[in-house]
Amino acid sequence: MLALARKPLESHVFIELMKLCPIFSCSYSNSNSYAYSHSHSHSKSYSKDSCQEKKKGLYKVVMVRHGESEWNQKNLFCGWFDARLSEKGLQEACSAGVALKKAKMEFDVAYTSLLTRAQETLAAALSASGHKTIPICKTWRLNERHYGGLTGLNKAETAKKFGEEKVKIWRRSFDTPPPPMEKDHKYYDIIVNDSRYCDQLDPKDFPKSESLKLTIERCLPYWNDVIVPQIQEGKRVLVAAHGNSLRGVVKHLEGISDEAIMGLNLPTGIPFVYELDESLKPLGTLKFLGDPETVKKAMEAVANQGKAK
Ligand SMILES: O=C(OP(=O)(O)O)[C@H](O)COP(=O)(O)O
Repeated sequence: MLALARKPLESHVFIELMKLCPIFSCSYSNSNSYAYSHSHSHSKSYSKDSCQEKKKGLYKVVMVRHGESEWNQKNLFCGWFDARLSEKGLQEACSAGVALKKAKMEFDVAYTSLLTRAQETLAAALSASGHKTIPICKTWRLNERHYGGLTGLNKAETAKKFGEEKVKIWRRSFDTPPPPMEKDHKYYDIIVNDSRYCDQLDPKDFPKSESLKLTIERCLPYWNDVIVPQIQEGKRVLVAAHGNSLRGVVKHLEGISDEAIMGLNLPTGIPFVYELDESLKPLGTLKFLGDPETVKKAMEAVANQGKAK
């Protein structure tokens, strides 16, 4: 299950990085670390968590949702479709790297999904932070949730057609999966026949659509069996994955209820940190390495993607 890969950064990413990073200015500051509170509504979900600043965990783990993808930009349900990063997404990934460097974060190993947008984000962030080469483990278990029959549909148009409430249930309910992806779906063949899944995923286990619950059920075994032992060994771990696979990890770590997790919308390209005690329990909620207003706006923008326009 643990697939180690030390592939060089893809050439187009290098070229884009060279073009973008020197001119990219970053508003992130080490002192601007803000905590998400899931006990409040998402519009009031920020408070500077000064208590957390004082506590020190035995371990740290850092996670980041990939930068904006071309399909995020078009507001399409993406899931297992292998959309690339948009130009803005690549900038966000660079910015994530700058934030990691400013926070003096270093890593011994990184984990990512089999999807290009997460891998490109990881590569760009490590490169922009001037990080040395580290082992990168890629797994389908960190993939985004499979969005089933919604894959490729525009979220705002879907909200117009089916109603915002229905779309909110499909996007954010804990255990209601979207309609399945049938064989005649436009993207069925390209996803099911993608060779990257051959040696990791038994065809009988290939999802047709996933709720957050199902996503957690396939993500957590990897978290518990592969990532947790590395953290407990003292390895400094970076995870680059997706909005919903990471929401699953956050839910698990913080013990967030099925209802409260509906209010968590992770922004693209802004790393967040957990300090963990010896039993891997977080000392507090997630802390973003980002300017608080930027983080707040980015989270609200994700929540609003499902509104009819
Ligand atoms: O592919 C997706 O997530 P990703 O951009 O984090 O990979 C989804 O389209 C995110 O959509 P959502 O925020 O409506 O769950």
